[in-house]
Order: sequence, then C-alpha cells, then structure tokens
Amino acid sequence: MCERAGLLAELKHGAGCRIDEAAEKLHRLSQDIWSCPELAYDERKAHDRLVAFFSQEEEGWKVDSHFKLDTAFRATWGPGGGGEGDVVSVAFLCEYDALPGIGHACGHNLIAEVGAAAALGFKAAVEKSSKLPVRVTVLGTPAEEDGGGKIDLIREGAFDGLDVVFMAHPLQDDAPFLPHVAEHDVTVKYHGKASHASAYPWEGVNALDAAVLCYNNLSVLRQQIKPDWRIHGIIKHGGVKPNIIPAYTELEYYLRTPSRAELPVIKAKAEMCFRSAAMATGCEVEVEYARNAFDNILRNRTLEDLYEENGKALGMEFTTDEEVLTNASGSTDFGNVSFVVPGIHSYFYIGSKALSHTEEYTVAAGDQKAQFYTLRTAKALAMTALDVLLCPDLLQRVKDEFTEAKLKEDRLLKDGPTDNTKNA
Ligand SMILES: NCCCC[C@H](NC(=O)CCN)C(=O)O
Repeated sequence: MCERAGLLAELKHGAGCRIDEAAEKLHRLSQDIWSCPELAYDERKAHDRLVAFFSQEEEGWKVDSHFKLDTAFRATWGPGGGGEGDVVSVAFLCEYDALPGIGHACGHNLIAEVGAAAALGFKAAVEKSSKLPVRVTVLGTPAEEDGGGKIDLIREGAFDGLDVVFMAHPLQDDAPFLPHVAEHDVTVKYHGKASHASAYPWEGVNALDAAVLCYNNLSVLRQQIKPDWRIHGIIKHGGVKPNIIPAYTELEYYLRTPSRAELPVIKAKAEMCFRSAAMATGCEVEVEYARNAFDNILRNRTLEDLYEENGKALGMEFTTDEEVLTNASGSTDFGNVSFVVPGIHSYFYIGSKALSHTEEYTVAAGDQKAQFYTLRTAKALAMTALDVLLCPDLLQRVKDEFTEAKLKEDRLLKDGPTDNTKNA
C-alpha cells in the first residue's frame, strides 16, 4: 500500500479529468494523422501536427522538433518543480507511421493520441502538486513499421536518463502484455545474365530461378524450425519480361524468433537457403541485413500489474484468451527500448474485432468509436505512471525487475541457444 494513497487517488482523478477535458482536440489530432497516412521516416505532416499540438495548443512544454531524426520530436515538462528527492524522469511514446497502400491499418494515429493524452493527464496531475520531483517527456518515435526509429533514437541517446517509459498499441483486445518477438529484415539479391529466353536460353543465368529456389528452400526450412519462429517474405523484383531471362531478382524476408538470442540461429539457417539457391543456378548473391534488428520485449510484470489494476478500475476487461496471450503478435522497436529503460507496451481494444494490417482495421482506427477506448487507455497509462512516481518502492521494484530480466537475456545471448545446423 502506497503511503500517499490519498494524494495518489486525487491525482489519478485529476489526470482522468484533464484527458476528458482535452478529448475533442485529442480526437482532432489523431484524425489529422489518420487522414494523411505517411510512411516510415517520411511522417512530416504528423511530426508538424504533433509539434504544433505541444507548442501551440498546449502550455508549458519545451518542444524540440526534428529531434535527432527528421521526423522525431521531443516535448518536455519539468524538471522537478523544486520538489524533494531525485527527479523521476517519465516518458510517453508516440508512433505515427502508416503502412504502404492501406493507411493506418496498425492504428498508429491512436498511438500518437494515447501517448499525447497520457502525457497531458500525467502533467496536469503532477502540476497540481508542486512538490513532486518529476520530469515528463513525450517522444515522437518515427518508423516503427519499417526501419525502427526507436533504435536510431536509442543510438543517438534520446532515451538516456529516462527512468520509465509508457506506450500503448491498439489491437483487438485489452492486454497489459503480448509476446513480441525479435526480428531482422533481410534483402537477398540475385545477379544472373539476361538472354533471349527462346532463341538462346543456354546463354542466360536465370536470377528468377534462384529467387524461386530460395523461396522454396525457406519454405522447406520452415518445417524444421521451432513452432514460434517465423520466416516470411516477398519477391520484390521477379524479372521484367517473359522472353528476357531475368538478370536480377530481389527478395525481402523477415526472420523472427521469440528471443533476440535466437536470431543468429535462424539467420544461419536462412543463409544456407540463400546461398544454395545461388550455387544451383550459377547466380551471384548479395545478402543485406537491415541496419536495425528488433529485439523482443522484456516484460516488466510490476508495471503490467499496476496497469491492469488501473485499467480494471476504469472498466477494462482484459483478455484471458490463452491463444491471444501466448501467440507471438509481431515485433516492435519498443523491444529495443525495453532493454534500455524499464517500460510497458500495453494493448488496447478500439471497439472492433477487425485484424491489424487490413483495410477494416484502417477504418476502425479512424472511427469515432475508438475514441472512448483510446482515452481510457491513456488514463490507465497516466495512472500507472502516477503509481510509480508516488510510491518510490514501486519504482525500485520496476528497476530491479528490469535489471534481473536483462541479465537473464544477456546470459542467453552470451551462452547462445543450440543451433542444430552445426551438426549438419
Ligand atoms: N523490421 C520490420 C518491422 C515490422 C514491425 C511490424 N510490427 C507490427 O506489426 C506490430 C506493431 N505495429 C511487424 O511485426 O511486422
């Protein structure tokens, strides 16, 4: 039980009121982002809109536009207000990139809104109590769907000095945590030799054959990997005309494992598939891994429990469906953040059972119905941040759990998981 339970309850109430008060402009914010979907690293309008929100529509924030990345931003309030004790540095994260062709099918417009709303609520609550030593940061993190803006920002030091970070992602259910797997993108290029496909095919080296063999090799490999590992991809370039033997082809694959320590194993297996296809066809092969690999999310059960308790108090019904709770739901660059700062990446229902990355989900993410759930989630995040701020032993528990979980993962990385390809 927190010593300052009375004050805590009052501040939580205050945070909720502030979020309700700002409901209309928060809705406008997410609508503006939703109606103009922009791809990773190109979220210029979303960046400008969020910067305007914190510098013009809201008071008291110091805003850094183009913060370390062209489409990232930072808004800060604090630090400390002259309170007693060490300043606690709390951050809320906003994402705002969309998907090619289908707009905001992952609902990142709502992630921007929920992050902004939670920050507004939290700031309003702590502002009332001038003694609280706190610094509030809102970080606008581009390029989650492609590239991994948070990983660039970590490298640039944007997460240095933060004590705890909060974000929430829309989905089909409310959940304090869903497993997110480690992931690395790889591009495979085959270089062959063009020739007339009917007149003198023996003069050609067929790069499409290499791509197809590669695709099939990987499909066969899928049979021999663990059930929760994933390999999936596309052929981006498959040639230009049936009567020209393709001289160039390109595939893009995502390789995923539940832990970042297992990624090297799946990569080694995939590598044999890439290279053997080149050898069989006489093509040259280039294998290029993306600049950033995504880490799995390091859980923080202390934060999850607090979030769940606050969510329940607000009427959330958390999913108990084992399939949802245990199936890997994708990857996120928040995984890398979770290895640097303790944090929570919860999921929230938006009034629709549509599946992410579909046109139906794009519609749901722009629907007025999503607003109630988005703001409720923002309240739960702000309340959880208040728990951590007002009860110092909770913050210590959050930090201890983080250190222990990280140690465990580091040990796994150092010892390395078993790789059965080594016996081949
Ligand atoms: N490097 C590619 C990353 C793809 C990230 C993407 N994330 C999600 O769908 C969940 C959150 N937006 C994925 O897992 O495919």
